Amino acid sequence: MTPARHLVLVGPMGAGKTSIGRCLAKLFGLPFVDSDHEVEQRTGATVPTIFECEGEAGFRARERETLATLLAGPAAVLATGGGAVLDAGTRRLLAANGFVVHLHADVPTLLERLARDRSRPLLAAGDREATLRRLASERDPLYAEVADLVFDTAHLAPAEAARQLASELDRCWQPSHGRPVATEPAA
Ligand SMILES: Nc1ncnc2c1ncn2[C@@H]1O[C@H](COP(=O)(O)OP(=O)(O)OP(=O)(O)O)[C@@H](O)[C@H]1O
Ligand SMILES: O=C(O)C1=C[C@@H](O)[C@@H](O)[C@H](O)C1
Ligand SMILES: [Mg+2]
Repeated sequence: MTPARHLVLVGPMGAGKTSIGRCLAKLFGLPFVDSDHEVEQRTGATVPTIFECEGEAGFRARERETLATLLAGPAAVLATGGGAVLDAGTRRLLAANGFVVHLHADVPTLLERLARDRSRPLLAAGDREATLRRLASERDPLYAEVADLVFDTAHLAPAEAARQLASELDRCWQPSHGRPVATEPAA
């Protein structure tokens, strides 16, 4: 059993960090926090607008500060942004303060899930498949560096993925507040 304050989800865009994370938080009776959403709240601007005004570097700085604050806060299921692991300091913080799950899905699955998405600036221009493949080759080693567990989300709807992941987590992770809710999601 690994006690860790936060349950942290890392992985590529479309892996399901936000959708599965929300279900998982209900199963574990923990608050759900989404890093992209928190950055938007703190900035008062959407992720695409931050990229447009401050570039990716500006977004990464905001993401780094936001994650550091969230990781110092109350225990939660924490969905990170797909590129959060790019920062070495963030990787150290994630590994030190959370049980980290790498949510994985193959590129064709990610492409299909994100086909209608217009909110991810890195996919706004160019060949989406090539971009997702390049990001995977750059980032997969970083996800592997921080991950305590890898979970494949392809072929599973978010609620089912959350149920199966929760039952795997029961064998290897203990929330610091105990596990008050069984494997059925709250209504
Ligand atoms: N397991 C799944 N099965 C089917 N569709 C899914 C699954 N997980 C996520 N999706 C769909 O894929 C899209 C992206 O999912 P989500 O926002 O959870 O990804 P994410 O990992 O949080 O991505 P990002 O890094 O960009 O925040 C959503 O439309 C969601 O409904
Ligand atoms: O993979 C990425 O770099 C990103 C993923 C999203 O979660 C957002 O953080 C943003 O669109 C960048
Ligand atoms: Mg997300």
